[in-house]
Order: sequence, then structure tokens, then C-alpha cells
Amino acid sequence: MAQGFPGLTGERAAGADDRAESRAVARVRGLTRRFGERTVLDGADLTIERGEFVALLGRSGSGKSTLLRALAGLDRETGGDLAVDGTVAVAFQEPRLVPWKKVRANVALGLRTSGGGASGTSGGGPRAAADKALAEVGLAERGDAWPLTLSGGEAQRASLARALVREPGLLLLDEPFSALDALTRITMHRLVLDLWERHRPGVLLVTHDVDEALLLADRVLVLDGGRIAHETRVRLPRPRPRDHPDLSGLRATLLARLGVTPEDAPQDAPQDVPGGPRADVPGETP
Ligand SMILES: Nc1ncnc2c1ncn2[C@@H]1O[C@H](COP(=O)(O)OP(=O)(O)OP(=O)(O)O)[C@@H](O)[C@H]1O
Repeated sequence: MAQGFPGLTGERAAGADDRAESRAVARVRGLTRRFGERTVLDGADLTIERGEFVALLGRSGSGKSTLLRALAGLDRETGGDLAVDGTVAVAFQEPRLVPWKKVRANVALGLRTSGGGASGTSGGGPRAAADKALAEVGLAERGDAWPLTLSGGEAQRASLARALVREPGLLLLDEPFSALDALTRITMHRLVLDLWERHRPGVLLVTHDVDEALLLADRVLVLDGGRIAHETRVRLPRPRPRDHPDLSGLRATLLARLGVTPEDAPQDAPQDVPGGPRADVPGETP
């Protein structure tokens, strides 16, 4: 059961969960993380299956980014078991492009940081792989541009291309749309779904936006008290209209689980945007 999970440090009893485990691209068991006296993750369990799109919600400071950083291998000061099978790529809220490298070279950096012999260059060199990824995110013409000449949305596309070029089995997205305006965010939702359907990585999307989670994910998790405290499955075909009647009940459940009444949720999206207002977790800064 542990094959292909080089990070696995412990083993649970094999049994009923074996089939799901064998499909897992990431498996976290009893994950703990303390900062000084503060316990942020307190025995978190999480499995992400291959090709599954999972969204992670939680109040500010609940430990979402801490969990994502652990999965990305950026934080090794954790306790418990954490195993990822295959290549991992991350895109953050800020695109984090290197300003003195052109866009194509920034995307190719994704290959340089690949661990474990990622196959991102299959069918050509780094340049061809970067150009292919740029074309997939709609930036075919911008490979020779400097990052500072890109719009916010374009920079986030380049960041996605840099993640994609690794051909990741697990794609970690840490609030990648929250700094974008509402219309650009909708375009990016479509792009991410399109890329996910083509490449089928397992995805963990950290977001403050309940609607974003419901529109994109197969499963929506709520992190609370250092653990995954709630799970909602979204069994609706995509694309999902925001006003789909089946979403309103799920939205209410999630908002209640986050300690928010729908009336409390900020109504900050422009009214001419299809689907209307968003339901953000309050107290956040999108
Ligand atoms: N390197 C660190 N040193 C000390 N404390 C940290 C560190 N990283 C995170 N924390 C603390 O851990 C808690 C969880 O932080 P984290 O960024 O994971 O929360 P989050 O759920 O992603 O929050 P937000 O939604 O506001 O981004 C916070 O209280 C934060 O201050």
C-alpha cells in the first residue's frame, strides 16, 4: 500500500479504505504543526485522489496555507504522516514571477525545480515545454515579454503555466484568484477547469470564497480546530451556474459550518457578473 509514497513514515491498518488509498495522489494522516505554543494543525487527515478537485475552506488563521505548504514539501517541521505520489506544483496568490527573466524563462523555471525526474520536457526541450504551457493558458504570444508588462490576470496565467509545465500529479493552488477582479476571476475559473479536465491532476485549492469552491470542486473541506472538520461533496456536472438550485443548500451548509449566516456574507461582486454576489468567509482580505 505504501508503494509510490516515498514520504510515508507510518502505516495504518490496511482494510476497507485500500481501494481509495490506491487511487490517492496525496495522503495525510494525523498531521500536526506547532508554532511555539500554538498548535495550528492537530491531527489532520486528508486524502486526495488522482484527478480529484478538492477545495479547502476555513477561517483566517485556521491553517489552510500551513497544510498546503506541508503538502508542497515547503515545511518539514510537521508531525504525523504525509505522502505524495508524483510531482507537486504550487501556484500562490501572488504570481511570484522573477522580474529579470522573460515570461518563457519564468515558466521554464518550473522544470528546474522539478523533483524526482518530472517528465515536463517530453517531446522537446525546456523552451518547447514552456511555450506549450504558455499556449495552454492563452499566453502564446507573451513568451518574450517581461513579467512587469503583464496584467494581474496574465501574470497569474504565467504562474499557472509554470506549475503546469511540471505535469504535476498534484496541483496546489493557494488562493490564486483572490487578488483578481471579479470578471478576471471568472475567466480564470474557466481556465483552471479547462486545464484540470485536460491534464487531470489532483487539485487542492485553498480559497476564502465558498462559491468558488462550489463551482469548481468535487469535494469541499472545512479546516477547523486543526483538522478537516467538515466535508461537502458536490455531485453536479460542470460548468455549474452559480444560481443552480442544488448549490444554495450546499452553500448554506458550508457558511453555517464556517460560522457565517448568508446575510453576513459580503455582497461585493458587481451585479452584472453572471451569478451575482460572492459568499466570502468574512474577516478575510481577498
Ligand atoms: N512561520 C510561522 N511562524 C509562526 N506562526 C505561523 C507561521 N506560519 C503560520 N503561522 C501561524 O499559523 C496560523 C495559521 O496560518 P495559515 O497561514 O496556515 O492560516 P490560513 O488558514 O491560511 O489563514 P488565511 O486564510 O488568513 O490565509 C496563523 O495563526 C499564523 O500566524
